[in-house]
Amino acid sequence: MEIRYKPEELTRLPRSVRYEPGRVTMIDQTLLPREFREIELRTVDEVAEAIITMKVRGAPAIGAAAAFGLALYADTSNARTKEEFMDGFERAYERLKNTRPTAVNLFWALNRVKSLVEEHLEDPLDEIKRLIVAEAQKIANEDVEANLRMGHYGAEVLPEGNVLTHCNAGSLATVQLGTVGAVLRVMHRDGTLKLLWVDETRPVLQGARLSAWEYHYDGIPLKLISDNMAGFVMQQGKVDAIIVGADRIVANGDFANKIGTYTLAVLAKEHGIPFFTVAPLSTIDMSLKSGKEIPIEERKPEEVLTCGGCKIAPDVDVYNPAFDVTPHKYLTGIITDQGVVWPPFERNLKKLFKRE
Ligand SMILES: CSC[C@@H](O)[C@@H](O)C(=O)COP(=O)(O)O
Repeated sequence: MEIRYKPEELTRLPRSVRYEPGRVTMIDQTLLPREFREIELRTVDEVAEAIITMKVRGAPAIGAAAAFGLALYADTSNARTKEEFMDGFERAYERLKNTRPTAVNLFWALNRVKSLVEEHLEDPLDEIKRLIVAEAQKIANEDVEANLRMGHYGAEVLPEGNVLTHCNAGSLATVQLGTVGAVLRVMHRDGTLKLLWVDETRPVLQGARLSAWEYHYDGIPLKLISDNMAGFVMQQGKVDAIIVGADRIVANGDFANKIGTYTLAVLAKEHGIPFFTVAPLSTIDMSLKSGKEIPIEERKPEEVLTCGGCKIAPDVDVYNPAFDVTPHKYLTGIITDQGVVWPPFERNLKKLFKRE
């Protein structure tokens, strides 16, 4: 596969999260589409709160933000001994780890930095601090490179025509470009994306607020629909392929993604529409055998009881799972930064990780 476009040829958006000494800068995604504002965070607690409240969200963006949280700790800690520094590091790691449970990129990024620290415990403290910051920057840079590769791999296998997506797996959900976002952007540049159908994605409206905003911003032709319209649009023959992101793909190919993904996958099968997920290897958790083992985050009732800040229901009991699990039998293929994985997923994912 040949990389034909640079990131700046595919999007006008800046990186959604970045790090300079002593501060994490991120686009506050809770304010979109009303306002585009970048906020600066200066403590680990602020970064953890930003992840919990979804100022930053999307699996790879959460991973990068958490790694930057550790970089922030390294740059701002005034521990006088290595022991004191490591105690604080452990607290920062735990605080960031206990923010959101489903997207495995969070744990992957935190553990990547932690393992590096553990390998260098004999080094001088300043060197350990330097390594933490450098590793966090590397995680973010690699995310953009991975997205660029996925974009080109995906554009090779998606049919020309109309594509439907759910939630936001775009630039905002990653460091830049997106997973799904990169595929759509490359297709758009190639002229093979005719129309993008965007599901609004209740209850938090990542489709309407974020995907519609960022793809429109980059000039991609789209139509927004409410979630309950997707089946009818498919039945009318107006969808040629569906692509969604993933928060965790497990060893047999089952995957967790934004609530509503499973419904789309079943409908896609009924209508013979190819259904892909797009994710970097950092989203694949080979330690879990089946999707049943993935922890699913439940969020507060207010998200369902309100819409755009307005109360839309009486104070009744609510069930609010943030993700669902799609069994691999509904998947056509998994587009990764190392190529497209086809069925049988269990065997081919294993092969992919052996090759790594
Ligand atoms: C490239 S992002 C992939 C997934 O993280 C995305 O599809 C998703 O489900 C995001 O959920 P969110 O709750 O908005 O963090």
